Amino acid sequence: MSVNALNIKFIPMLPTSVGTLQQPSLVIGLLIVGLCWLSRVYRPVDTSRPPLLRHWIPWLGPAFEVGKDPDGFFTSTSKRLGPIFRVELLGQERIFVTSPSMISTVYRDSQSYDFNEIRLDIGEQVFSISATFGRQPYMVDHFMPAMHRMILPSNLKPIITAYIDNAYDCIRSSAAELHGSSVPLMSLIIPPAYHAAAHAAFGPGFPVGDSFPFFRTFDHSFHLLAANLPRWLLSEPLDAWEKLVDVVESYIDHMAEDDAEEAGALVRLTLQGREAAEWTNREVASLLSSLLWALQANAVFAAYWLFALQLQQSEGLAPLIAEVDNARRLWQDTHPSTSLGREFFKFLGSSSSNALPLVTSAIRETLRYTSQSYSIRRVMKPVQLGGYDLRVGEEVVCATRQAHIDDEIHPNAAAFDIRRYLEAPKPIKDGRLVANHSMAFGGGVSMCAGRHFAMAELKMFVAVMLTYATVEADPSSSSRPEIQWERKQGIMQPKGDLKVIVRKRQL
Ligand code: HEM
Repeated sequence: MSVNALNIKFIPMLPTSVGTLQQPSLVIGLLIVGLCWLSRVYRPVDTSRPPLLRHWIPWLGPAFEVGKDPDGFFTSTSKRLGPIFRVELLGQERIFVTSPSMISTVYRDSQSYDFNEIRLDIGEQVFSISATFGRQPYMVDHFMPAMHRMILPSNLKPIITAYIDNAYDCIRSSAAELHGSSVPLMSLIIPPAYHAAAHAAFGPGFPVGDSFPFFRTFDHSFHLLAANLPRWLLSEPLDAWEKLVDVVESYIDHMAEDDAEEAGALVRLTLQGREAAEWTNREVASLLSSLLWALQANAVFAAYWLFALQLQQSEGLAPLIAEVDNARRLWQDTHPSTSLGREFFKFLGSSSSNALPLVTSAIRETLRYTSQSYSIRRVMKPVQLGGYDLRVGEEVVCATRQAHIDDEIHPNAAAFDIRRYLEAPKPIKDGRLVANHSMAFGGGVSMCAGRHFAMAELKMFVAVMLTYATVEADPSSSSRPEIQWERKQGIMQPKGDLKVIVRKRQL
């Protein structure tokens, strides 16, 4: 067979794309793409800078891995590159910090690592609250400090009392309604938890039921909004957000002067901004909606997981029920003329956290186990971290969960153990005490402002639920919830659910 004959037969058998290689513009195009890829994957190493994660699919690869298995990604990358490294995520380079000691350095140095501009960016990107509004002197000097003060432990009593009143009604009516039935655990926990907190903070007249579906749709896509994806991809959550603000605005529009007195503390505080800084009702409503999100987005799922995870342990809820029952009996012995009701829970809510040590430990364990909190900071001046140079304008992300899943810090970290926090952990790592071993609420200047309320409301929720309902895993259903890791901040949401049999308790 002649060479010519070979050529003739060979060329038509090649894929058409190879045939087109003869077009010079395509060859040049492919060459440029190839060179770009090579230059990204094999960038020269600058040892003064935090090591850069090189992924064979630049831009998208790390984002995909973080979304799929964040624990695996951060553990293996920390092992390979150390506790500080750079990653290019969806076109934006960020510096991740995974060791508690380095995270603590970032938290302590708020001059070099700023949060304020990040807070304004999130306000604009996620909650459609303009940075101009966020920078107003009234907002910075009055509203924010007053809001933080309002939820300090010493000032919590009115909001906790309101929470107990609402949780008491919502949980008892939910237990009565579901008595004897097998239901998804979500339907037992989420609606009463959401109702009780919304009424406590926004007042008894707040249209909780109208707000809930819009909150859920918005919350479901929160991570996509935070990732700053193009707006046209996010029409559903953005539309839900506008509708949530509409609900809150209509509540304020129709609030008479006298009602404002009745409205929850957070509402009264934002209404002061209307008087003092001429905020419009829309601005007040947007601000309140962002607070409604912060109030609900994590706490209701923490309540869910505590029940879901403990029901999957062989001992079930029994030790927690025993503790709450014991506290009730002690209270009844010392208050023989008061019938069991709200007063008991107000007593529990007012005493020190020692009142229900196992329940408190179970809440802390739930937060450790199911949270994934990232604190973001912007570098304000050239600074060194872990021996590497950081540049002005770079973003540092504290990946707090790595401390939660480290066996040296939390022995047998993969196990859910409600007794883990009965004694204050004092873990030692690399010869040093790890004070920030549990960071579900973040830390430093951006640490969750609502953490004291969150701990108190969760304790009350568990105590009321265990007093008035029995909750058992339905043996006829094998479905179990999984942690949905795609949601990247705070308490994770469940994928799937657990079926439970609910009964009103006969006390
Ligand atoms: C289990 C429940 C909760 C968890 C796990 C949680 C977690 C968080 C996290 C991780 C942050 C960001 C921290 C950082 O960037 O370092 C945060 C911020 C915040 N949280 Fe919570 N939170 C919870 C409940 C609440 C509640 C009930 C409220 C309201 C009363 C609340 C109000 C806030 C506010 C206002 C901020 C913003 C703080 C700032 O910008 O300075 N949170 N929370």
